[in-house]
This record gives sequence, C-alpha cells and structure tokens, in this order.
Amino acid sequence: MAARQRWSPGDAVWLPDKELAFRACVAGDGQELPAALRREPRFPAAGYADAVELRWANEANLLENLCLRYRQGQIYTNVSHVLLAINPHRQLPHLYGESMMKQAGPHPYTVAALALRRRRQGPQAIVVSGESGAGKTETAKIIMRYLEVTSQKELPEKLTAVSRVLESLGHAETRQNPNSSRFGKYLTMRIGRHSISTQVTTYMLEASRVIAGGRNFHIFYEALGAEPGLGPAWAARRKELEAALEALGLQALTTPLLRAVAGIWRILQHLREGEIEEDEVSEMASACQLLGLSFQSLQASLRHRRLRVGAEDLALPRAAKQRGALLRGLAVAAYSRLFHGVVRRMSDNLADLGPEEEELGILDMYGFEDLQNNQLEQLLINYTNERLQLFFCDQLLVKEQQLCLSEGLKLDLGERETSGRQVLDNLDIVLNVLDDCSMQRLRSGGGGEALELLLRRTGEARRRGHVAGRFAVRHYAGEVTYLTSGWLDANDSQPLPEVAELLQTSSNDLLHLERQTSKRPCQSVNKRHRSDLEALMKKLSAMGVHFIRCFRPNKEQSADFVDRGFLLQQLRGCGVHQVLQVMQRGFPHRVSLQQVAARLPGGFSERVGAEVLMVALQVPRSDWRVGVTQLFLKAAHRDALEALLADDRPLDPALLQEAARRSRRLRWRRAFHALSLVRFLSRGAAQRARSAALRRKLRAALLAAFFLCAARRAARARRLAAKADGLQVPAPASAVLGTIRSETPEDQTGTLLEQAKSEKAERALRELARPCKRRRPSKAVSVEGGVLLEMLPKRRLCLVEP
Ligand SMILES: Nc1ncnc2c1ncn2[C@@H]1O[C@H](COP(=O)(O)OP(=O)(O)OP(=O)(O)O)[C@@H](O)[C@H]1O
Repeated sequence: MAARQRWSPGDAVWLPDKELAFRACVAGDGQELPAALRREPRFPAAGYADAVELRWANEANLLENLCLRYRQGQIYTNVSHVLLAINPHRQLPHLYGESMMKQAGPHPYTVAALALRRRRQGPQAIVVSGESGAGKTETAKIIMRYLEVTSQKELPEKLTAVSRVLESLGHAETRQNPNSSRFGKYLTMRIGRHSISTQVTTYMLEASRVIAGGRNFHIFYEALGAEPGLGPAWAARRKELEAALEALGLQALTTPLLRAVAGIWRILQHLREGEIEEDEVSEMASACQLLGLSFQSLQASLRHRRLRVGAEDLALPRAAKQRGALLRGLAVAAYSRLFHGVVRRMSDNLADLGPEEEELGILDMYGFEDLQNNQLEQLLINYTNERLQLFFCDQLLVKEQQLCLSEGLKLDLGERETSGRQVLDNLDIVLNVLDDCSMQRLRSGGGGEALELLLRRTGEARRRGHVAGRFAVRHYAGEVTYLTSGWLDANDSQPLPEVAELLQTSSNDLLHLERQTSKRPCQSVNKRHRSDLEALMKKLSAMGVHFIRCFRPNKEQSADFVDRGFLLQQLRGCGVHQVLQVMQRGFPHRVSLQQVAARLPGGFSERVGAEVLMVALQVPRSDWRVGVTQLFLKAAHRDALEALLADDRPLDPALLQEAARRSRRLRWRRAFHALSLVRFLSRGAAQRARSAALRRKLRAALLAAFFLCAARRAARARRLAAKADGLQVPAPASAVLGTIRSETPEDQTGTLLEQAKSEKAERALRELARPCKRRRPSKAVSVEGGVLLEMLPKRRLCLVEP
C-alpha cells in the first residue's frame, strides 16, 4: 500500500481523520498528500463480499466496505481465506436459516462446510479469535449448529450440557460482555458414521476474578438463585445447570458444587475490606461448613502462622491484613479446584473419541486485553494472542504460497513476520526469570527487582519513564503497560501451604488437589500455561486451519452504529492489513478459467481464451497470470475482471479476433524465445564438450611427449653403456613403455626399441587425432603398465591403452 506522493487532478483519496478514521477527499493537480490512500471510485451497493475484490486493497477501503455491509445487516466479509465477523448486537434471523447453509459467500457456515469437506485430507481446526465481546462464543455456536444440521447427526446432548456447565463456571459479566468467557476452550469433535464424539480442553481460567470485586462468575448467582435481590432469572439458570449436570451423569456433583460455591461466597462477604478482624474469625463457621472444612483448623490458621525454626515450632500471630490474604488465597484456590475438578470429571465422561483423521476442532480463545491494571494474567493472555497472531500470519503466507504452487505460479509474497517472534522471545526470557524467582521463593522485593532489571534490558519490554514496578510491551495490537507487583504470588500454582492443607482435608472431593501426572509436578502457572499453549500450537500446525476474526462495532455494545476508529484499531490489531499486503503483492483477483471460457465464442481452449481476453482488455502482461485452473489479476484490474464477468456486456468480435491474432503472435514469439534459449543452452553444452575434448587431447599430447623423451633417454643411456662396456644391448626397458613383451632375439632389441618408441608415439598421436570419448582403463594393461596405473590418476590412463 505504497502512498503516492503526487496525485493527478480528480484522484479519489482517503485522508486520515481523528473522528472518522478516514475522510474522503479529491486530490488537486500534483498535490502532495503523503498519508493519503487511494479511494475506491465506487463500491457496489452491497459492498464487496470478499475484500480482495477491492480495486485498491488498503485499510481505508476495507473499513468502508465493512461499514457499508454492516449497515445492511451483512456482518460477514471475507478477506481471501479469512472470515471477518462484526458483532451485530441484535438478532439477525435471516442470516442463520437452513437455506443459508446451502449458499456460498462469507459465513461461518461456509467455513464449517469447507472444514468438513477437507477433514478427509487430515484434521481441521477453526480458530475463532477477537476481543472480549466480539462474538467468538456465538460464532462457535453457529458452527456447531451447522455441523448438527448438515451431518444429520445429533450433536451429543452431552456437548450442549458441557457448554452449559462451562458457561456457569467460567463465564462472567464484564464491561464488554454480559456473558464473557474467562478461560480458553478447544473443542474437539470426531465425526463418525453414526455420531459425533467430543472432547473439551480448557486453558487458563482467570481465577483471580473471584476476588476482583466486580461481577463474579455466573455460578455464584446461580448458587444463590433464590436469595432476595437477584431476580428470578438466576433461579431458572440454576435449574438449567442442574439439568446439564444430570445430562452428563454428574448429578452427584450438583450439591457439593453449589454448596462449595456458596461457601466461597460467604468468605467473600467478609473480604470486602481486604482485612479480617479478630472477632470476624468466628463468623467463618458457616463458610467452613459449606466448604466441608474444619472450622478449628481454619481458625488456628487465621490466628497464627506456624513457623518451624530448627526442631522448634513457632506460632506467630497474624495481623488483620495477613488474615485477609490467607482467606483470599483460600477463595481463589477453592474456586480453581472446583472448576478443574468439574472439567476433569466432564472430560472423563466424554472420552470416547473416534479415529484422529476425522477430527474437527474449534478454538475459542480469550482476546487481547489491556485493562487499567494489567497483571501476570493479562500478560499470559496477551502472550497467547501474540502466538496465535504469529501463527495466523505464518499460515496465511503458507496458504497463499500453496495456492500459487498448485496453480504453477511463482510469486514472492514477502518474508514471514519477525517482530512478533522477537516480542515472544523477550517475553519468554521475562517469564523464565519469573520462574527462577518463584523457584527460589523470592518474595516481592528480590523477584521484582530481578524482573525489572531484565525488563530494562530487553528491547521490546521497556520501562516507561522512571515508574518502578511497571513495564510496557509493544504487542502487535498495541502497547500495554503491566505492573510487576504480585507476580510471584500469581505465578504460584500451589496455594499457601496452610490453604493447601485445609483444602486437602475437606470433606468435598472437588476441593482436593487434581491428580498430578509424574510429567508435570507442581509447575508454575506461567510454565503450565506456556507448555499447554505449546502443545496446542504443535497440534494446530499439523492441522488444516481456518480463521474467523470477530470484531466489536463499538464499545457501547450498540447495534446502531460503527465506531470506525475503534474498528480500524481492531483490524490493525488482528493483522488483517497483513492479509491485504500479501494480496497486494500477489494477484488478489481470481476467476476460474471455466468462467473465462464461457465468455468467449467457441474455438478457444481455457488457457488460450484467458490470454486472449487479457490482451483484448489491454491488461499489461505483468499484471496477470494464467494458472492451472484460475486466471489471476493484480489489484488494480478490478475493472478488467468486471468486464470479463459481466454477461450483459458482449465482447466485440472484431476486437477478439485482433486480440487472438496478437495473442497468437505473442505465443509464437514466446515459442521462438524458448527455442532460442534451448539452442543457446545446447550450444553451450556442445561448446563445453568440445573444450573438454581439447583438454583431454592436450593432456594426451603431453603424456606422449613424456613417453617419447623417456624412451629416448633410456635407449641412449643403454647405447652409451653398451659402447663403454663393449657389451650387447640388454633386454628392452619395457617397464617404461609398458606394453611390450619381449620374446625377440636379443640382437634385434635395439631396432625393436626404436620401433616400439615410434609406435608408442604414433599411437599417442593417433589418440590425439581420434574424437574424444571417455573410456575406462582396460583391464588388459600389462603388468609393467601397472606401475603407471598406480602412479597416475586412473581416468588419465586411457592414453596408454594399446
Ligand atoms: N452473531 C450474533 N448475532 C447476534 N448477537 C450476537 C452475535 N454474536 C455476538 N452477539 C452478541 O454479543 C454478545 C457477546 O458475544 P460472545 O459472548 O460470543 O462474545 P465473546 O467474543 O465470546 O466474548 P468473551 O471473549 O468475553 O467471551 C452475545 O451475548 C450476543 O448478545
């Protein structure tokens, strides 16, 4: 989306605007508007169902397109493989009828249909992400409805029951959403011939919400359903919860669960000020009864802290603040154990899964968070989102590259995202240090300092001003400031020893510690979360992934308007602009070759037809490609695509004929170039072969010269020796010449030697004249020749072959 510096008169542009995000303008002659973006000249009345159809694929046009569609009740829009969904905050029944299940176009139904079709190729996953209140849970429900209807198999009653129980235990009313899920959820479905089996995995419950002071988890109000001031709705919801537990065969859990929740609620009533006075301790009796705890034990723990010094046990009196901290720890730990205890029992009841290939998963993860006071929990949530975002960008590139590859196109779609990886690396360092501090049981002072030191050193996590105890991280969705206080406690997956002991002795099984596997003994919160996330990412990497991105239209949860600035911020935050960038680099407009062929009179093959049309529409050669099944066009050629697809605009036959001629010429020219290239390359090969032959001949000549000289020298030496001794010339020095086996009379040796010498030279010269062929040395080379065989590299020995 390169911003043009100079504009022509009448160019439609978008200029940044504080209120509207972008303001529509018309450029003057040669005007310099560096921050301006090219405006789409005209949108179709219903907007573009797929934003890659935009002629100018930039974020301003994307935003305008989304708003245009939203105003007409079209909340879904595609950006290539990604589905964007804007929360309507009102019921839109026309979007979810069964007739919609058969239609193409942007919809969660279409995503589910694609995932279902592809599940035979391997396990598929649908990742639904977005801010809190953006509509993730609703979207997941829409997908499940589709699966139920189209597979004509009843979704197991248990699945609905699981969702209902999880809603009670893990959802709460927040500022953004009256039914906000405060944990991550991955739902696995295996669709067999006769049934669908399911399994649920949960990720990091925001257990600190129990003591946060605002609205608590729904189950608290359901447990107290009949209490005055709560309204009849909660009583009805309590009945639903009981029915869901019964459907799961867990009716035995109803009473202990609701009693324990009521017990925690009692504790919370005394915790309003954060401190517990001495006389208030006695009021804990009813809470203990509901939780199945020993009141005496709790009383003792609240009054005194036990400390072991050497062999001596000391009991130090607790202050009101310390009593408050202990009770807070007890409430959080008890709720966390309740949640995990129920989830574990539900999973045990659902465990019967089919073969892995049939798997279809739906991931509903908590969205990016930036609260007033961001703690370790928010850091872990944002860490998760950062991982998912990186995964999204990688997958996007991979998918586009796969499509190009399958269509036989060679495109440079740019590098993979790296800044997110850097942020993650730095956060990993921070979280590892936190674990080290936790291991050494360093309390606030030491641990906090170590963390801060490290934070100052890491590039992305940098200190803000001189405020101690804070640091900021530049996430993909914006900068978030975190407080470091209380991290060590928050990172401790184990409650205080007194609390753990108390809960372990409870008469309520749900409050007992979950079974520990030997692999993960007592991991810290952050370590456990990261290892769960790692396993999830590994799983997703091996699956076909489909993305749905959900957005909030405004902060007010109103169905009446779109806050464009707020929506733009979310679009930027979830990396839709990266999708657009990739599209911009590639060929975002696609049309099937069959459709192209249908626009032409007969006589053209699909590929040739596409070429002819491109020539006729005068699209520059660099702006289109013909793939195996589709014609690809650059972003700026939307008009050409429209001309191509509009049935009511007949193509001029004369123009087509001319285009066909030009296309033929083009193809001939291409064929000629290809031939020339082949000739050039083969000429090069012949040239290389000739020079190799010449090199071999030169080597042969040198060797021949060497043999001649050696033979001559040896003969002269023998003649001289014979002259001096007056003796006969001895047998020939066949060791040098190699191939001569002398059985001739001794008097003929001199002549033979000369003869052999000249024969050898002649043979070498003949070899020079012979066309070169690589030959392996013959086995018939004589024993004397063997001396040479050893001395010279083997491939050169063909020269001494007789
Ligand atoms: N497609 C839809 N049609 C009608 N209403 C919707 C739709 N999607 C969301 N909503 C409304 O928005 C509210 C919030 O949606 P939802 O609970 O799915 O958000 P979420 O993204 O899961 O939030 P959180 O992350 O906090 O759990 C719903 O209670 C519902 O009223």
